[in-house]
Amino acid sequence: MQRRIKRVRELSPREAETEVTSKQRRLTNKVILNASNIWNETDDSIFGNISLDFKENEDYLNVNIFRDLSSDSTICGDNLNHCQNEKEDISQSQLFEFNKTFKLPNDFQEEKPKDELQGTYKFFDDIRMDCSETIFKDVNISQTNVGTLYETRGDIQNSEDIKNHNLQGLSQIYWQTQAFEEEQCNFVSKGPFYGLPAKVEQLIYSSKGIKSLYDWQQECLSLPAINQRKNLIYALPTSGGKTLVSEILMLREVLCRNKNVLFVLPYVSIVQEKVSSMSLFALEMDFLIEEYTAGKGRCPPGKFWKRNSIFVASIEKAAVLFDSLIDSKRAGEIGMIVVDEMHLIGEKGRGCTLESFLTKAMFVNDEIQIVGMSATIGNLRDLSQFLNADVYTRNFRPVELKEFIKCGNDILSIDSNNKTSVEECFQLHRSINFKYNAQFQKVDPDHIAGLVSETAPAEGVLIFCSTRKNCQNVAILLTKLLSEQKFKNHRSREKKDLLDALEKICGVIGSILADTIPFGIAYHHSGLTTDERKYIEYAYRSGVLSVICCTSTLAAGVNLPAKRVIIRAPYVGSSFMMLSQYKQMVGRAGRAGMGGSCGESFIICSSKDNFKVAQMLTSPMTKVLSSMYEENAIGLQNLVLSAIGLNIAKCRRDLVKLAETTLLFFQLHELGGDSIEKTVLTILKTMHKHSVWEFNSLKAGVDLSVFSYLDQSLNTTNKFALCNTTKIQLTMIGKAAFKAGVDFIKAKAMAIELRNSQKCMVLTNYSHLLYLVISFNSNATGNEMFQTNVSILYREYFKLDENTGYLIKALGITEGQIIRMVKNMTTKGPVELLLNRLYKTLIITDIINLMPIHLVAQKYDIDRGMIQTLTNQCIVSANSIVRLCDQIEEFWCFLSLFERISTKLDKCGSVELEPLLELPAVKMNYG
Ligand SMILES: Nc1ncnc2c1ncn2[C@@H]1O[C@H](COP(=O)(O)OP(=O)(O)OP(=O)(O)O)[C@@H](O)[C@H]1O
Repeated sequence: MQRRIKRVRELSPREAETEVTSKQRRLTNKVILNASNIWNETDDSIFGNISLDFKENEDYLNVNIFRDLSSDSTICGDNLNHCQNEKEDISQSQLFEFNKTFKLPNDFQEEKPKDELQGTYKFFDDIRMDCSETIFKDVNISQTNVGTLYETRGDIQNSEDIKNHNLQGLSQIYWQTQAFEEEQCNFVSKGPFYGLPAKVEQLIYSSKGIKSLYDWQQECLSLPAINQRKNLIYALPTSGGKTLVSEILMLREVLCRNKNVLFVLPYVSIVQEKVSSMSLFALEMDFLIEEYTAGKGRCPPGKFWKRNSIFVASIEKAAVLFDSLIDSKRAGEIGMIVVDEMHLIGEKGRGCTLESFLTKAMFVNDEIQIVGMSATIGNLRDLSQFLNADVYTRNFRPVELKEFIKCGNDILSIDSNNKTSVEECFQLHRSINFKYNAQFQKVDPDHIAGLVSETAPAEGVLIFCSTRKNCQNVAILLTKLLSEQKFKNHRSREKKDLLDALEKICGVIGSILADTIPFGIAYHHSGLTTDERKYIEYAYRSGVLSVICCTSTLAAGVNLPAKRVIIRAPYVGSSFMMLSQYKQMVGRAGRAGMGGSCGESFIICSSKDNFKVAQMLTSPMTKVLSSMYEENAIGLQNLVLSAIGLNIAKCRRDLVKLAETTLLFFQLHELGGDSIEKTVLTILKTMHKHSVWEFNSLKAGVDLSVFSYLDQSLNTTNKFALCNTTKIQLTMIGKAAFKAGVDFIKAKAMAIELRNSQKCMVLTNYSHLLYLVISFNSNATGNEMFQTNVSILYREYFKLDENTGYLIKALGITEGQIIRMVKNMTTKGPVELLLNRLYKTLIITDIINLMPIHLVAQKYDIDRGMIQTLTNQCIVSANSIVRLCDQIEEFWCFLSLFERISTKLDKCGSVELEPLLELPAVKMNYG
């Protein structure tokens, strides 16, 4: 039976005091006992270890105990910290017990002979704890497995580079006022397959077409972190089979522990793919699988007493869902959070969302097990510290991948493993001779068609291009160069069916796809609608299409395997490619289940980029850095806002402690930041200046240092002190920002916009309301997403109906300004923002008025996919405005208006479908 220490309750003040007395005594003992191993005298082996970091003056006590991994009689394992630096902390304590096998001595006194401390065990001073070898041995991970590494959080904490950090940072605040006791943490076993019924094993094997788990998958499922329900990050190259391990863990959580699981994935397309692939398990094993993406998924979720759920969510929706659970005091319903593509935590924007969501999850419920997966992280240890997680890495790929770089006519093989010089990494493999005539050579100097025809149409080829336009151009180019007979004849009937299906479902086929599909070639990027992309993916998977020209998004966003991957140029957009992006792309080649032949990748590189590509390929893996500190720490600011709003932080000290659990905390120094205390204080000052929070008691004293900026506006008697424990709460605008899920600057700007429009609201059609919805997402000039086509806006302006004319008047746009715009062929000028927003308003008005997407796309000369994205963004914005208005009394009249807009857009303006969408089973999905 596995045991662990479990937090059971908050200590009563009295208990805390008693406990503190003994702890204070210990703390004043002035004993410095750095680390010890527990020595078993009987067979002379180390079977676990305890580290006591206990330093004079620093008042720091850190206890690490590792489970005895080699015997059945386990020592409870966990990591307890107590950090005492402020006077106020003395009133807080923790009560923890250890199991019978091993008891922590009550008194650590220097005078006592060390071997008297424990009956059968000795403590050896001055042996710096280094348990990696022991752990290796005990979990039976063969040292000869090249590339395997398992590090517990304890190892990482004690490793050299961590020692240089401020150790106090490692203390976990949620342990400090809690009592702990041992728990039988593991689940009720329901069968032989990692505790799951044999039926699950059969379903996995039959649905995935596999015969057994890989060695590493078995090893990973038996790690101490899994057995003890500790957090775990596991990293393997792409295509290593990571998803299956997480699926087994999720099924176990739902079926054996009767808890819900939150499965976080980076793209809506992947969420939908996962929901559909796991539905079979949900049906057979009687649990629920629910999609949480932009418009889908109820927050908080409905309660199903008999069945548990796996919530499969995009990053943004997972954050909203978890906030709603905290808000309704139901965070305990989640037993496990699984995060795929963990490295995205370093991405701008949604990286912050992921980081604050995980921070809050750890903060409010330390019982939740967090499992992170990734292929590409250069600094896993930072993430391990952040998540308090063990780390498992393994250099495993079921199918060999041969990587090449193409420079001119030469193809060099790449082998960057353990190579020190560029010469060693690149070896000439072959020179190509595709028999191009002069014309071919001119239009295709990089020999893309030659590389494609070596593989396709028999096997799949993915061509990664740096821009969307380039995807289309390459697809067209290939139709001009590839052999018509060979490519057109391959599965020609199915290709015709595909064209018919695209026309029926999407209303129209784009002229490029109409030309390329007969060759088995398609392009794939966000300019296509979701339906178009789905059809193309399906046709490629089933071999009807053999070439897809795509942007880098496809590498992470869609699970499409290929025999050969061609990287058209080492750029993503206009930026030079990073190693992690390169690995994601080439990782699509040679996936398991593709007949076992190896995969190949070619990166095409011009002579000007040769050196940079070589540097990129031999550089260390890209580091993941917190983006919470960017743009004046807006990410951390939003975390502070939501923590006060959710009532999980009531005072400045709580906020500092919360901030100390972020990834940012461990990287603040590297990111050039101030101390976390100062950063939080600066944020609080700014927020107070904007009236985002207030004291929830007027008894607060005076502290000139904290709010000295008030000097001019208020006399000193009106100043408040923000002591560590002064209670604070959100003001009305603070609550509005928090509920709307935006930063307070945006919430304030929106409130001004709504206030102004309230005076002259045009309600004769939807256009004014839609204009406000567009404003919600607008940047300073209103040209986010796409540029306004000046000629089209000019044309449409003179066709506007009377009702929309009222909006133009209300906005104050004059005919003279429109004429000036078309004369200068730009919207730039004093009314730039209004014109750009107006353009989008006209587009979305057509959508709400039921004009088919492809006609709107034609009318405004914009990709269909863009219009779909704009519509989805408007649904999210309309919902946010509803929540914002709900908090501000003066906006009462807007509530039902924006609710209506959101519903109409959500149903794509299709009023006839409304009664159908009200059916309970259908409604459930719309939340
Ligand atoms: N034990 C196994 N035996 C055979 N095939 C397997 C096994 N486990 C997983 N696979 C298959 O390997 C392929 C890749 O697996 P998966 O998508 O889980 O990899 P991954 O490590 O998550 O890759 P990525 O990082 O690219 O998402 C899938 O088709 C999956 O069904």
